[in-house]
This record gives sequence, C-alpha cells and structure tokens, in this order.
Amino acid sequence: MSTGSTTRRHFLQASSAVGASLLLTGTRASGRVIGANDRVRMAIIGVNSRGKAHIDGFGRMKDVDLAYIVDADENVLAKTMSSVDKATGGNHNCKTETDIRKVLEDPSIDAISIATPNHWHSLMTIWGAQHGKHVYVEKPMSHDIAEGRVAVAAQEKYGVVIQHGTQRRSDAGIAGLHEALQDGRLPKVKIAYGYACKPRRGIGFKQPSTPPSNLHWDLWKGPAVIDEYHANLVPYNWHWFWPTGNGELNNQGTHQLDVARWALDPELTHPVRAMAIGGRFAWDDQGETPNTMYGIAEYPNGQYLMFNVRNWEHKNYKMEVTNEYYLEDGSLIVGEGRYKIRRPGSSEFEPLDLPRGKVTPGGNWRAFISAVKAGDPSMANGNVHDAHNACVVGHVINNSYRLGEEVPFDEKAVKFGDNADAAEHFLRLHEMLKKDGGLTHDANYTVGPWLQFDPETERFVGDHADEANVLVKDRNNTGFEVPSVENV
Ligand SMILES: NC(=O)C1=CN([C@@H]2O[C@H](COP(=O)(O)OP(=O)(O)OC[C@H]3O[C@@H](n4cnc5c(N)ncnc54)[C@H](OP(=O)(O)O)[C@@H]3O)[C@@H](O)[C@H]2O)C=CC1
Ligand SMILES: O=C1CO[C@H](CO)[C@@H](O)[C@@H]1O
Repeated sequence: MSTGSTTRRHFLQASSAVGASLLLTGTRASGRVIGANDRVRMAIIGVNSRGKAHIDGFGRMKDVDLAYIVDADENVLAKTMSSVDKATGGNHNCKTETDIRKVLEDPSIDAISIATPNHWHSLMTIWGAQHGKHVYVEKPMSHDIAEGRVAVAAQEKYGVVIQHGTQRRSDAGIAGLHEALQDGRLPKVKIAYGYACKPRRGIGFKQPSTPPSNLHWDLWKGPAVIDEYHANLVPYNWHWFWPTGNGELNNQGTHQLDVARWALDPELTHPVRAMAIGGRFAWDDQGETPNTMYGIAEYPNGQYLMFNVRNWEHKNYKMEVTNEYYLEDGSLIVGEGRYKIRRPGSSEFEPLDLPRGKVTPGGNWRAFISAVKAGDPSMANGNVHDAHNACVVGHVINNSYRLGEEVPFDEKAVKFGDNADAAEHFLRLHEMLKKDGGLTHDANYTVGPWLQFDPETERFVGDHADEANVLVKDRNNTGFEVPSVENV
C-alpha cells in the first residue's frame, strides 16, 4: 500500500482500481449520487468542544442540512441543541442521537463529521465509508498505525470523500511554498521541523469512580480498552492517556507534523527510522504522555522530520506552534502561509514572496462539501493519504517514546552519531530545560530506542521490532473491533 501523495493524479495512482473507478464516475458506494444543486445531509458526531466549530462551519452553509447531532453524553446533547438554532440561523431541524450506528443506518445521510476523542476516529471513519457516507474526521485520523491503514483501505474500497481536520491543508500560502520546494524553484528541504509548544497545566489525580448517569460510558469507550472510568478522562484530558489520546505530538502536533511531511518529496509515505527523547516534567499528575519531547524521523531519501513538544511553562517560556524549513543549501524558511528566508551567509531574514498554491478553495468546511458534491475524494484538502502519512510519523515517534528507558537528565543521555543537525537541535532543547526549566541530574529523561520502520508493510523491523509491533494495533472492545484491511 503506497499512499504518499496529494494531487489528483497521485491520488488516482495511490487508490486501488476499484476506488479509482468509483472516483472517476463520481458514484458513491451506496445511497444517492449528490448533484451540484442538492443539499448535503450531515451528522455531526461529538459536540462538547471542537464539534461546535463543525456545527458552525457546516451549519451556516445554505446547501447543507444538519440532520443529526450525536454525542455520548445526554447533557452535552441537550446543551448543544439549545445553541444549534442560534449558530445556524434556525435553519435546521436536527435530531439527536447517542449511538452513531443508528445514524449510519439512515440512508438519507450523505456525510458524517467526527469530533470525538481520538480512539474513535478511525472506526467511525471506517463505518462511515462502509455505509457509503463521506467523512470529515478530526485530527489525528488514527489512534494507531494499523487502524489508519484500514481507513485508507476503506476509502479505496468505497470511494467516499475523506477529509482530515488539518485546516492548514486549505491554506494556499502553505501549498505555494511546498510546491516551490518540490518543483525546484527553491532548494530541497533537508529538515522539515515542527513545533507544538503551547502552555498547558498538569491534570492532578482523579480516583476511579462510577460514570455519571448522563454519560453512555460504553459508547464513549467504544473501541478503547480502559480499565476504569475516572473524571480525568471525560472530557478533553483523555488526550494525555495512551488508550484514548496520543499526547501533544498527535494532538496539536498533528497539524505541524502534517505540514512538515507535506513539504518533503511528494512520493514519500512513512519514515524508515525514528526515535524520541523527553519526559513529563514538573507536573505531579496521572497523565501518561510527555509534556516535553524531541522527536526525529528519517525518510528513505534521507530527508528528516524533527519535532519539539514543550507544554510545561517554565521561565522564559516561548510559545511556538509553527514549522521551520531547513534547506539543502543552508537556507532557513520560517512562517506559516507567509514566509521569510535567511539565506546562507546572512544573519537577516528577508521576505519570501511566492505564488499561492493549489488547494480546493473556500476553506476547510467548503472544500469538503465541494468534494462531496463533485464525488471527487482527491478534492479533499487533506485527503485520506495525507491524513494517514501525517498520523503515522507521529505514532512511530510516540512508539519510540513509549518503549523508552529512564536515564538521568544529561546532554549525553542520547547520542546522534555523526548527525550534527540532530545533536544541535536536541542540545538547544536540553540547554533550555537546564537553564530555564532548572532541571538537574535528579530529573530523568525518557529515552526511546531508534525504531526501524518498513513503509510498505507499516510494521517495525530490526531491533525492538517485537515490542514496537505490539503498539501498531490497539486492543479493541467486543462489538467495536476495527476490521482488517482484507475484511473492510
Ligand atoms: N482541527 C482542530 O483545530 C481541532 C481539532 N480537535 C480535535 O477534535 C476532537 C475532539 O476534541 P475536543 O472537542 O477538544 O474533545 P472533548 O473531549 O471536549 O469532546 C469530545 C466529544 O466527543 C463526544 N463523544 C465521545 N464518544 C462519543 C461517541 N461514541 N459518539 C458521539 N460522541 C462521542 C464526547 O462526549 P462527552 O460529551 O460524553 O464527553 C465529547 O462531547 C479531538 O480529536 C481533537 O484532536 C480539537 C480542537 C481543535
Ligand atoms: O487541535 C487542537 C488545537 O488546539 C487545541 C487546544 O490546544 C487542541 O486541544 C486541539 O486538539
């Protein structure tokens, strides 16, 4: 399965024969073909927070009907319904539902839009495709590597539009830079760098307890195997527990991972090796995922993706949610949509003016509806291949961290051999943690092993492969099993 590209031509190459023929005729796997003048009937799934933006984005469109609002919490549903009329100008006659499976059985529904916790994203996407529904799915599209691969297979088999909630894919300024990096107008990228460094707080400790009666706990858990309910899971803080979230790297970081990977050579899918070092410093809490991380991934052509997570607000804390591009000639490009370049030998940045690139116009919500109406999955700004590739590099780096060992806080905690770039970028973070964070040898880094990854089979190979391959696929609860690629 090769899923490295974004253009229509590449999308067709990457899709199976079945998917491609569906795509060319604009025919859906089941249900009606949507005409250009038809209204798209949608269900919004998971509405506590981000789902409200979905209601707002799609609900304001004259050619969209919000038919269902779905949430696992009766209180959240009731509260949301009272504001839907306001948000949509009173134009919608939504039903409410707690179980997505009932919505999927409704043949009048054209598309679903998913803003649930991460552990549900792939299964809902797969179920949606199997029922012939187009899918807008929040980032990260997958909670583990294997289920993302099945979501790709489902798209190929059923031919539906799948668009990832990575809004930067709708930014023609970013697309313009990446086109120039890939068509030779600029030197090639040596290192695509991402930062997800925004201040957060520890979450304390919450004891196991009985789920509140308004919450359908079995539906909230869905595929995720979770020992016991505790109030730190619902809502939002599930991000910081491995069975439900993916830490900051594949939370906020999915946006920057996706931008970084998008800048690399277009035929690339996944890295061939990766490692991570970091920790959950300063907070005494029950969260499992790191609040500080340096991650590095190498692609088969020698291009690198590097990443920093910093959530712990120490002295001189600098918020950075952005990307940087280190080019082969020594230039550095910074910005997001509008750019500056520092050329080799210069210490000054100068503006970098480039033509805007190709995206489906109108922003993320409109692009999805345009793709649905055209019956053309390649029009999605952030299609299923882009989604899978962005998520997998994050999963591979996270898996290294999860297999890591605790080592005293020291600049020698990790060795990068002759990779001077990696050593320099890690040391930059290390010095900041020492000087501004006040960390000493009493603290520990978690140092993950270098993991080797086969982009074709999407499995780990070589040293540590046995432990790492256990993390490729989450266990699932009965009735909520992610199907295999063969049985999707
Ligand atoms: N693209 C972007 O810029 C952003 C994307 N996101 C993404 O959106 C997703 C949601 O994040 P956020 O809103 O902050 O998280 P919350 O935990 O606040 O909300 C998740 C919602 O999903 C509901 N839910 C859980 N299980 C189900 C189910 N089986 N069926 C229906 N609803 C369900 C939850 O129910 P309950 O009410 O019981 O908790 C809750 O209402 C995340 O994956 C996140 O990564 C978030 C912010 C911005
Ligand atoms: O994508 C996202 C953007 O920022 C939010 C708030 O920090 C994240 O939680 C979210 O998941």
